[in-house]
Amino acid sequence: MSSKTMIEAKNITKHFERKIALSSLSFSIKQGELVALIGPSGAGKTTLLNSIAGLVPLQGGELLIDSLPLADYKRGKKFAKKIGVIRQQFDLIGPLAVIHNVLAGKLSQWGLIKSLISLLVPQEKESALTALNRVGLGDKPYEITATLSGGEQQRVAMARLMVQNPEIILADEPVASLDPARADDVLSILTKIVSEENQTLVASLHSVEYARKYFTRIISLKNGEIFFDLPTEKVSDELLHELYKLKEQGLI
Ligand SMILES: Nc1ncnc2c1ncn2[C@@H]1O[C@H](COP(=O)(O)OP(=O)(O)OP(=O)(O)O)[C@@H](O)[C@H]1O
Repeated sequence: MSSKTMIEAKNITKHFERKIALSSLSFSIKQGELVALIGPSGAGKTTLLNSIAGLVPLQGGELLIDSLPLADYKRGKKFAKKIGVIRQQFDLIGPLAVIHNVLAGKLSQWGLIKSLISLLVPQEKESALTALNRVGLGDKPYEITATLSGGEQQRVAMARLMVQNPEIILADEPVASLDPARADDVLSILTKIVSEENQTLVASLHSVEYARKYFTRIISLKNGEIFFDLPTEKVSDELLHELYKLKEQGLI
């Protein structure tokens, strides 16, 4: 693993009106790390991922992406090469053929004209076909995306991410809507590709089991604070029990 720091959070704080979603969090993540974000519902996982993606403004602290303040990145080409996002809802366009959704990974690099031409005659098809092969969908480039199963659609989203080829991948509950076999499959492909490309992955997960199986480090959040931040092998059942204990959340 390289020693390059890809994400550095220094005392980041986010409030929604009076509700504290992130309370002075600090951590740093190096290139090549596979980080699972876990914690009870409402702990701040999505808010943290959205903050790193530059989608929600912070009230305090600083976020450095590859040593540059997040605010220094303009939306567009340079940012798309740095950070890619994959979501539970896939964000795919259902009526389009699979190949067009995969090539959407290029949109921020292509100008408007090339993007429009590509809808008629797919441009740089090879990169899309290679990506589809890698996720096991090499035989489906021209199928209509909406007709694919949930697991297959999540693979299309992964192929799109491969075509975009960002250095950092943020995944918000990437397998929440899939059955266990499909979820296992998708996480295994995602973490394999990320490792092969020496990318950095931060994924929020509800399943501790998947966090332990596929990730090298686990950061747990509780009430907007870091509850523990440990290499996966150091995460004990006792800590997990404490993390998800309902009493401390005031729920029972
Ligand atoms: N747009 C918003 N407006 C107001 N409050 C919000 C908003 N987004 C999040 N919050 C609050 O911030 C806190 C953190 O929410 P967040 O969605 O980040 O948690 P989470 O850990 O991702 O939860 P889950 O596992 O249920 O998705 C919660 O109390 C939530 O109600």
